[in-house]
Amino acid sequence: MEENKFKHSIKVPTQYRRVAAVLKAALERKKSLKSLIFEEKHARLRGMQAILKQYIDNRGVIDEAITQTKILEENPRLSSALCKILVTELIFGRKKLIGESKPVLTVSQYREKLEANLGGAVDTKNIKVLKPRYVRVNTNLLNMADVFEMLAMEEWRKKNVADPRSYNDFLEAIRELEEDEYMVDMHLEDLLIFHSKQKHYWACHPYVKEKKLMLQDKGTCLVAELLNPPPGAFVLDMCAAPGMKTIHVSNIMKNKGKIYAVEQNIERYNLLRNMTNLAGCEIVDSINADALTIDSNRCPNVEYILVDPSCSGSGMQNRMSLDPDEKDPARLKRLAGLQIKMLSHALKSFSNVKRVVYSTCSLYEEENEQVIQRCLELNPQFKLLSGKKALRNKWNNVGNSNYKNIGKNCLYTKPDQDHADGIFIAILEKRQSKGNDE
Ligand SMILES: C[S@@+](CC[C@H](N)C(=O)[O-])C[C@H]1O[C@@H](n2cnc3c(N)ncnc32)[C@H](O)[C@@H]1O
Repeated sequence: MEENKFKHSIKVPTQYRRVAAVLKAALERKKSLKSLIFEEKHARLRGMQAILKQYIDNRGVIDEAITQTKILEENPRLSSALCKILVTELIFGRKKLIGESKPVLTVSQYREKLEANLGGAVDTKNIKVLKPRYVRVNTNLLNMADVFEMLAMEEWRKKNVADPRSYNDFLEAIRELEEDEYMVDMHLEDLLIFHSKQKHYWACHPYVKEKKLMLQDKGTCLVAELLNPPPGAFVLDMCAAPGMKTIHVSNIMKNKGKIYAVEQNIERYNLLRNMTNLAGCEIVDSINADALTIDSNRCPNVEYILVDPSCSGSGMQNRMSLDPDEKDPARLKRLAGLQIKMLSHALKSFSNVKRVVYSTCSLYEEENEQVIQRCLELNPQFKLLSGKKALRNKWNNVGNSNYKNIGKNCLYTKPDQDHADGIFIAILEKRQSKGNDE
């Protein structure tokens, strides 16, 4: 009795208690995980986010291991949310628990059973391969030779993936990347790939702060690459802030020509101006306006257009959501309506336009294939180009084949397969006909 009392009096560390409370509230659907974390004033917020993210990424196997080991059944006083957090930290996080409180001791006692249960899962595809750290070189400020020299000085080992190789071989090489190695991407010669454990290192790197290197995921880099405007071209970026793709487009154009970069939101517009200035873009004309009001009077000679509108963000891997597949149909309908308006405006309003690239960071067909289908119905003077062909057929994920002549021509990066955020890309080109010539 005395001993029990003593053990109970040791408090569970605040961090575990707070993070378990957040998870409990989110699971009970009191609020979204994101807003709960936002409200949290606890100093160790970063650690809290890390545990929650690990739980979200491995939720299926963690919940299953807790059920299989009967830890909750055999310890009815242990709260389910706290158990989930402690198991996550013990198996996926720091691999040790702080203190000697009763819940900590209980979960620690089950370590072997949990590991045995999760052991099988570790070797299967149940546990997500962590996304690597993609680092893109801003060639406005730095050339590739200087980057390779800097990396050699920092003692990074370059892993050479001999060409030609299949895309699947390349993905395999990413999975096998060592912590001190890096690779050059097979589709983008200015994109470097590092082990996922190097995220913090690169987030703090002075070259990243100086915008010489951009922390930019693979899928979003493909967008500018597929628009591919030549130096000297006139480009319109309709939804530009914070400016990651604007900067990439200026790199592709070798900082020659013109990019009209439009952003509606004033704070984001200021961010866009700041980012593009720091990134050495000399050809960007930033415009604070609703892109739907922009025409060829304000932006003459536009030949290439990038349409990257606001979307649900369902493809983003760092989203803090317990239910990434949960759809909000009303929100999707509203977003899709705006996306169709935006893309249709791009297709209709600029007489010199040759190519338009539409992209979202969503995996929902409502914002992707369906938007393209509707816009092509409304604008038959445009056709879709095959994104896969543009990548020399070295690609796997395309759109849904139920959308005839549309799905197969669109590209997806899928988080579990391409080791990148989920991105959708469609390339539209104006048909060559006398009636379309200006
Ligand atoms: C997905 S973000 C763009 C990301 C950006 N292309 C990049 O790569 O950094 C969409 C942006 O479009 C802006 N936006 C939404 N509707 C707009 C409109 N009607 N006109 C101009 N900008 C708009 C949003 O404020 C947001 O900053």
